Amino acid sequence: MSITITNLYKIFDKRPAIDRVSMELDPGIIYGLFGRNGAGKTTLLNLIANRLKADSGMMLIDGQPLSENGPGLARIYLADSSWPYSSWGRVGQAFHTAEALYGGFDGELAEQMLKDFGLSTERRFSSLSQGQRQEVKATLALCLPVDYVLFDEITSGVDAAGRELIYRYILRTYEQRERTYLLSTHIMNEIEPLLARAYIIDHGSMVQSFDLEDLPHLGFSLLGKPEQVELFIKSNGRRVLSRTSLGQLVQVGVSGPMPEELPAGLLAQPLDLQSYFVATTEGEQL
Ligand SMILES: Nc1ncnc2c1ncn2[C@@H]1O[C@H](COP(=O)(O)OP(=O)(O)OP(=O)(O)O)[C@@H](O)[C@H]1O
Repeated sequence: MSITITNLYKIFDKRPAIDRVSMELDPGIIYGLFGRNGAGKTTLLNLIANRLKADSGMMLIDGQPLSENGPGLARIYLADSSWPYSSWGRVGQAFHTAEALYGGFDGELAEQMLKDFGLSTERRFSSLSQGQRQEVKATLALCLPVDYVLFDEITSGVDAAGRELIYRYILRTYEQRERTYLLSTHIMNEIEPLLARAYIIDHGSMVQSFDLEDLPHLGFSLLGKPEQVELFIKSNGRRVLSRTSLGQLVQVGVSGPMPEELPAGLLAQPLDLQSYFVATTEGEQL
């Protein structure tokens, strides 16, 4: 059970929003999808969920073409800024519609989640705040029996306690059934502990994909006097990912694994996902 994407291409106004992207979504993996504003994340998620049509490229689900494949598409659910149900209807009515469309809606879990969010099925969607709407969308998505759950900025506008609940329920539903999650968010540090693998998209191209457990081997942060830092980088053949001046010192994101020993005066620290992302997508050379 996997989704295989090959050379996916989508143009808006003569500019590629998705530029020959290839990626694999394997079963039972929680993926993060990251990129700067306008990088192409929403477009990519909409292509996978068949809400947009690609100009070229191939998407297969279990070896079968994905577009116009009703049973295949019914296994994918994208929760994003849209609400495909009645805005005037009650939350419970949306759940019934989703049950009719996808089957197997976990009503018990939905009740529990709504209770934790301080909401109920009786609330009209239109009466909810922006954050509450996102909480309802996350609830609906996590309670469906689909094999692929795609989240596009689902925690946008949700308060810290609500975001914690969403992360907790992603993990809980994952423990109950190891399906595939593709989570796109700008709040990288919060989502990092959930992820097994990250995809980074930049200007429509998939520029990096790595397992989170490999992050410590990809880069680290080095602090010291500029000449000492430069000497280390040159003599070790490292690449500079980013550079920040801190008065007389410089903090440099450096490629490759963190050395076990460093010359006196240099301080190395691991990069977390967000720091690595910023270093590799905003980097300037020394
Ligand atoms: N309907 C559209 N018409 C024209 N251009 C579009 C359309 N949708 C997206 N784009 C363009 O495609 C590119 C990718 O947009 P997309 O919304 O996928 O980015 P994103 O990574 O989701 O950004 P953000 O993090 O800001 O939500 C951008 O340059 C955007 O301006």
